[in-house]
Order: sequence, then C-alpha cells, then structure tokens
Amino acid sequence: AGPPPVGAADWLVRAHALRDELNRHNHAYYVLDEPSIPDAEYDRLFQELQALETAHPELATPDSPTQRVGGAPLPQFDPVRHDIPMLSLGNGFSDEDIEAFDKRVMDGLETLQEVRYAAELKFDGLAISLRYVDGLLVQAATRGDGTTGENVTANIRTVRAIPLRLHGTKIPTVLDVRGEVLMYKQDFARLNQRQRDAGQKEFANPRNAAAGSLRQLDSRITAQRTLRFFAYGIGVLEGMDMPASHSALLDWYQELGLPVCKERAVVTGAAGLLAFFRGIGEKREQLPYEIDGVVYKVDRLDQQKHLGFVSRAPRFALAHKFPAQEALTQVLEIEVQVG
Ligand SMILES: CC(C)(CNC(=O)c1ccc(Oc2ccccc2)cc1)c1ccc2c(N)nc(N)nc2n1
Repeated sequence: AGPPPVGAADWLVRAHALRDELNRHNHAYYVLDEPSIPDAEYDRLFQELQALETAHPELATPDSPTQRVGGAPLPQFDPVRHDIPMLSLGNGFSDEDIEAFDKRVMDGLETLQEVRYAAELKFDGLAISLRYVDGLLVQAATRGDGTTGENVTANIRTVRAIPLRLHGTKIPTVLDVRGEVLMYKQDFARLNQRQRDAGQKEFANPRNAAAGSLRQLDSRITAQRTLRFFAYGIGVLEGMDMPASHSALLDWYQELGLPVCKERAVVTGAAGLLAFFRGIGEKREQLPYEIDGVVYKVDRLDQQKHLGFVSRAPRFALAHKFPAQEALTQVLEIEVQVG
C-alpha cells in the first residue's frame, strides 16, 4: 500500500498513518515477540482508526487492523482445492530410524558427502495454507485430506500473527505459505479458565483448542482466542524464482513479515540431526508451545526435487517424534470429559 494520493483529505492521510503504525506494532508484538507500545496506547490508536473507518467506510481496506475483530457468522465452510497438495510426513522414533533416513537420502542422492539438513520444530497445532496475491492475504484453507481443505479465511484474518499484507520489495504475484496454527500453553490455560468461569466445556489440549477456534463459523469468537502461526513450507510461487534452499526460504519469509520459529538450525549428517533433537528435547518443557517432535528436511531444494516422494510423503523429509509421554493423562482427560 503506497502513500496516499497527493492533496488527499487529512483524514485519509491520518487513516493511512494509523494503519501502518498499528500494523507495525502488531508485527513487533505477535511476530517478533518484542512489544513496541503499551496496550492502552495501541487501543487508543485502534479506536481512532475505527472511528475514521466508520465515518469513511472506504478506508476499511482488507489490510486494515480493524478487520481482525471478526465479522458475522458463516453458514458453512466452502471447500478449497490445493493447487499443490499438502503432504504428510513419515515418522522416525529411534536413533536407528534417523540413521536409516540419512542413509536413504545419501543413497538417493548417490553421494558420499554428508547431507545438509534444515531442522525445525513439529508444532502440535493444525496445518494451514495462506494464499497471498500481490502481497495481500486473499484466502486461507485447512489441510483437509491434503488435496481439499476448508476455507477459513474469515477466521485466519483475526490471527494477529498472520500479516494481512506482506512487507518489503520482493513481493511475488502469487504465494502459498504453508504453516501451523497453534495456541501457546499459557493462552490455552487462560482460555480454559474462561471456559470454566462461563460454565462451558474445557479443551483437552492446545491442539484441540486451536482446531476448535479455527472451526468456528463465528469469526468474532475466533478473534477472542489468541492463536499463533509459524510458517514452514511453500506451495504455489509465481512471479519470482524459488529460493535455493529451505533455510533461505524461511529467511525470505521473515523479510516478508511472516512468523518463522527461531528454534531452527542447518545441520549435517545423522549426528547433526540427533544433536538437534537432543537439544530441543532438553528445552521442550520450557517452550511456550507444545511440540510433538522435530522435522528434518534436506535443505537444498534441487536435492529435495531429486529425491521426490513415496506415496503421499516426501523422501526428503522426516518427523522425529518424542515418546508419547502424556498418553496416560490424555486417557484420563477423555474419561473426565465423557464422565
Ligand atoms: C515437508 C512438508 C511435507 C511440507 N511440504 C509439502 O507439503 C510439499 C508439498 C508439495 C511438494 O511438491 C509437490 C509439488 C507438486 C506436486 C506434488 C508435490 C513438496 C512439499 C511438511 C509437512 C508437515 C510439517 C510440519 N508439521 N512441521 C514442519 N516444521 N514442517 C512440515 N513440513
């Protein structure tokens, strides 16, 4: 969104300045985790913009922060077909599984050199695809069966961590961002406290709470649930060349203003993968969100292409899961819910 036309009315200039300032504070708070303004000051600016948009409705552009409060409930979710499917991951559990994965990759690449992997977290949330056209968020869809998902655009607009417009100069004409919508542990605890106070059913875990919040037909309810988002993949890209590696893709995503989790690394060989896994395992309890493992991806995209997929999962990626420690508590929670 360039500067307003020369000689525009004062309120047009003011609305433009407010929108950019509020979006900048929103990015600092929800994407960089570095609040840049006291909440009361943010609310005052927000109300000033809302008043201007009420007086001049044409100011309520799709990327205005006022669009994040949600709107009238939808009758249902429309189906959305993914032009590029959202694939699932094969799993590994033991060190041997990881060593076998690394060996399969080296054989597949016919190389004796250690392979460079991008290692990142596997969030316990739900997979989403965001479509940006000329930098504007135009559609959001759930993974569904990998080929067809549900249109949850109205709900996704209320997720403050998801930019309504991409930043910077390298803006593609079409970009499908794949990532995970999740709820932080402390936002989950606060939500269940509110549920209890309102005599409503509590959520069993943050994953269910995030899924339940996104499957709301009333986006005003979704707007009251603090959902987060981390980008981790790409679908359609038009108008620009693909970056050469997965790690370069994530660096570019950060320049565009998309949230990318900082718990990621580029490592080499099975030893590098296992060292990353152990390091994350030690800090898992302290993380603000739940994870059910880590994900390893061959970093170079030409090597990913060369390896391809087997059935619906890529040969170039693997999820390494933690032992299901909380299985017992989940059984108890389900009994409590049913009982
Ligand atoms: C690796 C990939 C499976 C995404 N990639 C894809 O879905 C994908 C899709 C089409 C691709 O290429 C095709 C292009 C055209 C047709 C068919 C495939 C390549 C990758 C995946 C899945 C789940 C993840 C998760 N929960 N957490 C993290 N951190 N990363 C994850 N990564």
